[in-house]
Amino acid sequence: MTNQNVIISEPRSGFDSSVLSLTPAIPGPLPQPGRFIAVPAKKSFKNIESGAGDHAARITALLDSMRASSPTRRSSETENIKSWIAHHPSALNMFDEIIKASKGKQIVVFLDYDGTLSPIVDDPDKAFMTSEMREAVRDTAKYFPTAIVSGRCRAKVFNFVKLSELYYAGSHGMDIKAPARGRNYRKGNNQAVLCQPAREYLPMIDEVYKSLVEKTKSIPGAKVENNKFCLSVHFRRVDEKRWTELAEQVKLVTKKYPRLRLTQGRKVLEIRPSIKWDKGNALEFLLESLGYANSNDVLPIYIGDDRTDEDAFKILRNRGQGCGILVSKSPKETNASYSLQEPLEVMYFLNLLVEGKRSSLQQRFQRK
Ligand SMILES: O=P(O)(O)OC[C@H]1O[C@H](O[C@H]2O[C@H](CO)[C@@H](O)[C@H](O)[C@H]2O)[C@H](O)[C@@H](O)[C@@H]1O
Repeated sequence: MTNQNVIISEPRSGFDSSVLSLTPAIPGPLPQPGRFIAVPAKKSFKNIESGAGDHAARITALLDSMRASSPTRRSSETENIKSWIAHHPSALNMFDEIIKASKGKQIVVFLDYDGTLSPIVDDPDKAFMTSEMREAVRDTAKYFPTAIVSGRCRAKVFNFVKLSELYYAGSHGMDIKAPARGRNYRKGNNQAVLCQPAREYLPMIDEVYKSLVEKTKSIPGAKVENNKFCLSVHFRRVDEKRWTELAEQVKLVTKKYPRLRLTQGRKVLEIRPSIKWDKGNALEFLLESLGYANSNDVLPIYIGDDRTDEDAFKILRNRGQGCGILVSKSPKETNASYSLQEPLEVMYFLNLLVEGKRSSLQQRFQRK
């Protein structure tokens, strides 16, 4: 992992304009700190749990909230989309502004996996990234410290990404590892694990995993994924008529474990230790490890598509620093400042970062 303090300040050259024209130009100023749409408080499962209403109403609210994480677009939404885009402009269109904001700062790149580097697919075991995307991430890590921050367990996400030069924060940031040759690598320790704040939960998580597999096996399409420090119960391939039944089974099992909490993602319910540790903490931990704890010399760029990524967007907003980019084709409540529509656009954005850096280095070299 390289961590050079090279500044991208020169105008871009050698950029492929066809890349930029893929997204319609959206006029509008760079979002300023505090220029966020006021959003109603999110309904987490916890809110739903503690709210008034009977058991059935709570399950319905939970499922509605999960559906909203993976919406289908209706034509009446077009106006909403325009207004949303005006507040969360495309990071491709705003690329020059982002680079301007990085002047004198070290860019650090944080990437979610599912829905960001790989498209959402029905079978979670087949969420492969393209080799072009892998190249883009590899190139990015040559010039900027780069971390993958995923809900998946670290080993699984590594098997998809296959790049040893990156930082990995698996299980929603509860399992962080530096690259083998990173600056945090301790001699003689092949593992180089940096942070596992929920180790004591491992036996409990295993127990709940077995129980969930047993209780959900009669529901066709249901899948329980063991992500080491957390679990995912997948609804995507379950007939919607049976979602309530599945959610009830999950609830039945987890209510015996008050030290665990439920959150929801894209057609998935996630069971996690109730410790205060999420992707936002992982982002802060990694910045600190890189020497940027309370520094103004850094521009973190975080790209993600899921509700769990909001914890990281929120940290950037609170720091008044960095650049949160939500990957979404539909308007969503978000703390991110910018948007990209799909993984392909994420790849274009990473390629632009790399191109910008290369041309800036080239110009420096030519001036010498
Ligand atoms: O933080 P992430 O890297 O985005 O991981 C979040 C969850 O992603 C995966 O599930 C999602 O993607 C699947 C494959 O495209 C899709 O089938 C599923 O419906 C999505 O929810 C992963 O399988 C989960 O374990 C992660 O927690």
